[in-house]
Amino acid sequence: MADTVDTRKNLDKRTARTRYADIFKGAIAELRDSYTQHGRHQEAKRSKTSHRIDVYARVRPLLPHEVARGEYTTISCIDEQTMVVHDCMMHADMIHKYIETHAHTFTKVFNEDVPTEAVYSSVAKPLVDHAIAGGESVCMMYGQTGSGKTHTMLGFLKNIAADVFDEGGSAIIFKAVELVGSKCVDLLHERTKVLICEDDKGEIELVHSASKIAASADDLFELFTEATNNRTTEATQVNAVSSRSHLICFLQIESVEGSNGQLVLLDLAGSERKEDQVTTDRARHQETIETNMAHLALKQCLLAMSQDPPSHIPYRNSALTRILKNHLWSTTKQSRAAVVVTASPIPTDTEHTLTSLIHARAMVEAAPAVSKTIKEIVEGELNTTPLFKTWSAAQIQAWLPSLKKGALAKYAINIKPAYDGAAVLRFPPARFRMLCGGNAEHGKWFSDAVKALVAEEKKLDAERRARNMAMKRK
Ligand SMILES: Nc1ncnc2c1ncn2[C@@H]1O[C@H](COP(=O)(O)OP(=O)(O)OP(=O)(O)O)[C@@H](O)[C@H]1O
Repeated sequence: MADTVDTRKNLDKRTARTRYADIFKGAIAELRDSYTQHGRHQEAKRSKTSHRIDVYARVRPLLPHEVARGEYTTISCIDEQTMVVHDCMMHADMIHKYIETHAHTFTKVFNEDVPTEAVYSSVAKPLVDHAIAGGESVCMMYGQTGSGKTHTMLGFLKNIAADVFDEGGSAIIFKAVELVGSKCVDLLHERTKVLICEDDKGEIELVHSASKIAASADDLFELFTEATNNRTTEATQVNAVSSRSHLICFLQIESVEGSNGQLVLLDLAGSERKEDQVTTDRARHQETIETNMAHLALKQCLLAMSQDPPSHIPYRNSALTRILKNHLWSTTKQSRAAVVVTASPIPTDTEHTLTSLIHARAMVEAAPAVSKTIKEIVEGELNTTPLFKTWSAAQIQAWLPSLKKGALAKYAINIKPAYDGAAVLRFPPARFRMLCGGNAEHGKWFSDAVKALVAEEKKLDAERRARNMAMKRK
């Protein structure tokens, strides 16, 4: 029998999150507002960041195709160190909804507005300086497929090149290999098979891999592009061009003073679930298993390294950790490392985002604590009407004719695409007059109407909060 009561339909989590997008978005906006008002998530515990490896988290912006299919942002960075994920859920009755908010602490978090240059300055610049001074540095990108690992790494590379050549580097000796399971190939030399060998002193050598010299930022960028173009990719349901391999780039920095430190950039394969793969053949499943085993081995080694004093590092457990041995656990040079976990903000990816964040923290904390809070959604109490500050220019154009019996309709044409709600709120009276063709009276009507609307929004918000508080007390 057809199900006629739509609200009781059994929906999977992801469909429910999209179907009730407005309700969840409204509730997330309220949660964010309350964090801003209270400074931070009440339950979130600030990590002591005493580990030897820094772990950073970056959330990427929504992509145009995600906006088009009704996705929204379910991640908030509520202070410098805390990233919260809003898991939008339905109760078993398939009517009532709630949000479980998970708070994770990192060395530093970056929201979707933070440009790559700023992320680079916090995360990679200290590693680059360490390598320029002759040390060993490793920067690792970890996260779900399509969450922005390669994007971030590419941005880092552009900045690294500029810094190295500005700060006395005379050349970068560049090498790039790809690792799928235990199979290693050279990405700059026709995918020649590379052997990972260990000498009697325990030093790892990549036999049959060769380097190329970059004498300028452009050279380095070209070499990196060549390497990424030769990388194994495949389409997954979450990323049209998904990296199915680990990409390891070695940048040996030759300084004029003669020191030669090294920076290793590691773009880890996306650790997507089996169901994300378009191809479901056994070879691909085997690759996924091997990818996950390499992630596990890396986690075990980094965790061992983070102990004070460091415990035995089981680097022989995977090809990946063997390759990293000289760099992360160098016996001759000082090592520094950072992990960047990238997160996709969309509700469809919530489960995987939560897994990535916890795994990234588990690289340096034996048992990472996650604080969770639950917000029950009372639909009548939610404000699902967008606030003026979030309006687009088109929404303002559509609103003008409703003011002063249509007297302001003719000025809609003066609202340029950049004049969205946030911009209009900052306009001085003279700007409103200009928008109304120099008519001072109409300019004042327009400005007063904006003020009245915002005042009404604030009043409604205060009333709603008071009602919510009263309900909670009951
Ligand atoms: N911070 C960002 N700002 C703008 N766009 C971004 C950002 N991060 C990622 N993107 C875009 O998101 C898409 C997926 O990013 P990217 O390919 O870097 O993901 P990935 O994690 O490397 O995926 P995979 O593991 O499948 O290779 C790309 O189109 C990229 O340009």
